[in-house]
Amino acid sequence: MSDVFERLKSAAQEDWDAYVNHMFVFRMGIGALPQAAFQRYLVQDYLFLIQFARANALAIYKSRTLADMRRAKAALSAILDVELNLHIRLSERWGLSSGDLEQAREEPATTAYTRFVLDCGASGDLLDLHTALAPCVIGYGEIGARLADSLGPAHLAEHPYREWIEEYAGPAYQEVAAAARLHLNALAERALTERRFGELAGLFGEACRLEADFWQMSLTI
Ligand SMILES: Cc1ncc(C[n+]2csc(CCO)c2C)c(N)n1
Repeated sequence: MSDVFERLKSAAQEDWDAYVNHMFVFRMGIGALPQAAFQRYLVQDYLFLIQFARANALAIYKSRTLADMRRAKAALSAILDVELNLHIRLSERWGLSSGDLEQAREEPATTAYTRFVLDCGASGDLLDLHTALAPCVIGYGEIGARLADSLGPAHLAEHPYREWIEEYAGPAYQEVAAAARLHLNALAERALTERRFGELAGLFGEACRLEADFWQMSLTI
């Protein structure tokens, strides 16, 4: 069976490229992203991740097998116990507590993206939901690995966004992204028909556009 993630990416190639090669990513990579833009991004990303935790809780509810439930539970724990901590750790340096982050107001781009994903899960099945989640989970793996490779260890050591890049380029997160890809393939083997592929590619492309809007929001607020 072909890799459904590669097929989705090819079907939405322009949207994918605009997401992973966004100006925000480029500027972060060369260390030229203003700190204010990164702070705005991180505050909104904290709110984003809270909603993504809910999307994974919804995936538990939508699961028909224990294996699917356990995967969603692991993703939920990764967000609540690991990823949010990166945001808290970085924000504390700027004098923001986790309470301040939670109280921040959601920007429309954050609301648009998270509610889109939640609605894919609410109105569809587990394959719809994981297709909508795939650009986020797998895309950050690709972005992190590419930035780390282009910098190399010497440049990374001094980089202003080192922790962010290392989090997503590191083996633990690369493993999460690879597992998400395998899981999407397994779900597709069970539930994908050729007729349905076009619909899923539409969800995937929309998620990529909402990711690009999220970067753009952080650059332009
Ligand atoms: C806008 C935005 N898109 C993607 C991610 C990456 N991401 C979302 S949930 C999650 C945990 C997966 O287990 C990861 C890595 C992000 N943080 N913010």
